Amino acid sequence: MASKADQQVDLDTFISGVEKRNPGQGEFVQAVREVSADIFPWLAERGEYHDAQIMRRLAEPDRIVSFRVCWQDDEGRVRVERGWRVQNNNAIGPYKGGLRFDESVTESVLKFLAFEQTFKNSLTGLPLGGGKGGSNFNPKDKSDEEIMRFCQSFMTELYRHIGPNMDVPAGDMGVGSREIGYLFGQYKRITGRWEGVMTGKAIEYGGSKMRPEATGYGAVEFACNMLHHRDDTLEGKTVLISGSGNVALHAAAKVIAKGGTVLTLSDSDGFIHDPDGIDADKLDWIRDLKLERRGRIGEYADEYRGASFQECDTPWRVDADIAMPCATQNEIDGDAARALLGNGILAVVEGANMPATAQASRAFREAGILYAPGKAANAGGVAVSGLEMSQNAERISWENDKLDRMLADLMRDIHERCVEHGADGEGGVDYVKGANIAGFRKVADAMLAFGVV
Ligand SMILES: NC(=O)C1=CN([C@@H]2O[C@H](COP(=O)(O)OP(=O)(O)OC[C@H]3O[C@@H](n4cnc5c(N)ncnc54)[C@H](O)[C@@H]3O)[C@@H](O)[C@H]2O)C=CC1
Ligand SMILES: O=C(O)CCC(=O)C(=O)O
Repeated sequence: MASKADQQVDLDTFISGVEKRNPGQGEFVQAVREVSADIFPWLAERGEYHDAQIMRRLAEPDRIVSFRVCWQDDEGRVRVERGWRVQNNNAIGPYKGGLRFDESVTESVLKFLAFEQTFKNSLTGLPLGGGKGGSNFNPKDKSDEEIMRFCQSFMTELYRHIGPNMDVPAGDMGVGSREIGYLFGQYKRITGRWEGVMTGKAIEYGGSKMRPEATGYGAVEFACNMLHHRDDTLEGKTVLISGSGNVALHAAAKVIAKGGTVLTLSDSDGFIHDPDGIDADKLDWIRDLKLERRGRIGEYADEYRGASFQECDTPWRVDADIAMPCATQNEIDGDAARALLGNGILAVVEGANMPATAQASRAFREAGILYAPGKAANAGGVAVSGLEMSQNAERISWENDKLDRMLADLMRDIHERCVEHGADGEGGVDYVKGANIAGFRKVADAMLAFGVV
């Protein structure tokens, strides 16, 4: 077995190779480094994975498709964006993962998301490989017609690369049920086939009940599992949530249902803080603001006296028991992590993908708080997408209560897998390490079985 010093040299050499092969792709290198730091020591006693270069292969996407997306705005001007699909690994099932439309999208962002998705999907226990895609198209301030034209143009290229047994995209930031409708409609129009090629569809045309809720609800379930493991509950706890999109709003609803108090929500303009708590009625108002009126979160402070809006700021300095970042990557930096720890935060539960910078993540792990990485905590969304694929394949539709139970079971199983590989033997659990190793093992064993491919 290699010494600790040799393992560190191996890891450093590996990461500098990743950096060289992926210049300027900071998010991707960050994600690979975080996973590898847990996997390399574990590989030390498992030479077969090392000899087969499994980590090196996982950090090299199977393929990346990049394409031009040309569309016309309402003034008739021709606009040109870039689209991508990153197919990271399909060892255990078809590539699976969302599409993101946001001006911040780059190849690096999509590569990190596809890499993370591979481990997340493995953790669910379902037969799902990892992929991600999207575009730097900015959907903010676009009319419905412009969104439709963009989605149709995007799918006119993407359709060649996807299929129900090949690659099954879904939504992510900027891609909700409206966009899935336009994308799926165009796939059907081009191919003439109705098939389960996308998830997150509306119920009327083959979507699964509970899919919109699954990521946010699942993250709160995961939080409850962690607290339960320490003989604690969510009831009476105060919770900071960032974002005000699909994940954030459903996480907030579930926190309220479990007896917690939601103090904050945010968008890219800033955050709102309501010391009285954002209750179910106020949350309905926000849902209408965001999903129907497509307004900005700051308007909440005009509607509800006692609440404040902090422009260009994040919620992490507000005193609370639990933090749930549900907006975007790297939204908690080292300073924000120190502020949370300084206020005695009990748990950080990631609804978003990689919302903590490397410094923040290290600070949470060193402090020994309950810290759930996105690949475990937000896996409920893709898990119910997996169930949507099963329902489509069988031409059936399951009811809410069955799916609710299945989601709770899936989240409990994911929690157990993290504990199995992350328990320190003294009552503590390193959930990041547990999720990385459990996610890696299943994919790695499948890759070993296939030989050198
Ligand atoms: N939708 C899903 O099922 C899943 C989503 N996720 C992750 O959860 C996160 C949120 O995704 P969704 O809720 O689906 O997207 P969404 O588009 O519905 O909402 C995103 C929210 O984040 C806010 N936001 C974006 N950039 C921001 C910034 N720089 N600062 C502050 N707020 C910002 C937006 O204003 C919006 O409220 C993403 O990291 C996504 O990858 C993870 C698993 C599944
Ligand atoms: O449901 C899916 O396939 C996508 C979910 C997703 O993009 C994610 O888990 O980050």
